[in-house]
Amino acid sequence: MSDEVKRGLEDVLVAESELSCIDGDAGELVYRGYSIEDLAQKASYEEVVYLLWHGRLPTGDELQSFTDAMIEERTINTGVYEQIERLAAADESPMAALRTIVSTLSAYDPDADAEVIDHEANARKARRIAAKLPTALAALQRCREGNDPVTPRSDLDHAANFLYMLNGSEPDPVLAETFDMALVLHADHGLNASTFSAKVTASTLSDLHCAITTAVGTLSGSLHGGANANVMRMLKEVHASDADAVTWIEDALESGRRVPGFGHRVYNVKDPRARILGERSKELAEAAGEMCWYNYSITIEEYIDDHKGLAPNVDFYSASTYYQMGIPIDIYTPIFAMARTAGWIAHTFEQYDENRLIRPRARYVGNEDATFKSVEKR
Ligand SMILES: CC(=O)SCCNC(=O)CCNC(=O)[C@H](O)C(C)(C)COP(=O)(O)OP(=O)(O)OC[C@H]1O[C@@H](n2cnc3c(N)ncnc32)[C@H](O)[C@@H]1OP(=O)(O)O
Ligand SMILES: O=C([O-])CC(=O)C(=O)O
Repeated sequence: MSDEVKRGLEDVLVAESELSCIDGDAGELVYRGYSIEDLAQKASYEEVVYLLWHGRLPTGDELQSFTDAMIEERTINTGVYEQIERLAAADESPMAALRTIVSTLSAYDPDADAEVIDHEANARKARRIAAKLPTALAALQRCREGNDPVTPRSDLDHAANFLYMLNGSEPDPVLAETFDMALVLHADHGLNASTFSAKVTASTLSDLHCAITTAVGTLSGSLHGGANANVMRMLKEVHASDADAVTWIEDALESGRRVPGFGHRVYNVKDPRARILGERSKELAEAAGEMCWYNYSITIEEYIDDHKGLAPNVDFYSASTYYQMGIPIDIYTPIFAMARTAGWIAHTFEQYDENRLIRPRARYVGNEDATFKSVEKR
């Protein structure tokens, strides 16, 4: 038994997975062998979800019936709406609300009492969670803004339907396609912290809703998915300050600030997802004739590369992309969760298929010879 403490579990192998492969030195990401560049450009989110859950890309017929089955599950129960209204009224943050919403979905899931490892029931639960989360998130955001929820449409794909439910109007095709691509890019990423937490939860043989609730909580932190909203808040700080972007980032680094959207546990070079989103952010800026958000981002990227040798991760350019699409900053991380649900579910299924309780050890460094005194004598 090794007594070496691996803080942060860096480079520790704890599982085998067929889902996604990251080459951190080359800056490459593949899902089940397909490059992220190909999938981002050519595959819909629904195709990628099918790929992750079923092990291969669907045929046309398979895609149609999978999509139809997901569409059928888009509506959410009145009880879930009432919970959403309560959460919005309590001014709960969207990520905390989403965590509660996943739990609440369990209360209304017809398969809630199925055996934990019942493949058929889990496939149905998976479709329900993935299909209902966008409806719930859009409803939450509309409630937070004092608007009525919008009923999902069955003639729009997953991405376009979310934007429709969020804004109450059919999205521009370029924005719908951009959003679909962003969902594809966020669908899976090896054993990142939230996926690992889902596997830990599943390894105790608790159910799919438990695993996804755990994962939402883990994604919310500022070192993980929470960074995308912080990137946009930072860009807005730069915009509001009197300093130019170089002076601003110089001061921020000097004051010891950790810059959101930079650095990664696995990538030693630019995250390939940041490359793709950066290009899209630029295209949106050019189309709108407003380059400031993209220009701040580029300036900060160059400065941090020169002075810290750190490259942007996925959260850096999703921020300006979403902002230019008019998406409220508070729901950037919930959108990440909505997309990553595909990967969390796929990894939970892999965990169930090869389950062993995940239980590492901590080296005890506390007091070893304490003498107990009764409370009156302390
Ligand atoms: C979807 C995702 O989860 S992607 C990651 C999203 N998170 C962020 O963008 C938050 C900012 N980034 C970070 O905090 C980190 O880079 C992490 C958490 C992503 C990776 O952390 P780790 O692999 O544990 O690296 P660690 O935190 O030890 O950093 C190594 C060194 O780089 C520095 N560093 C890393 N990232 C940053 C950053 N964003 N800004 C400034 N310095 C940084 C650290 O200060 C540290 O320097 P030191 O050794 O002199 O103290
Ligand atoms: O892999 C990680 O550690 C974080 C990340 O980029 C992701 O979850 O997409």
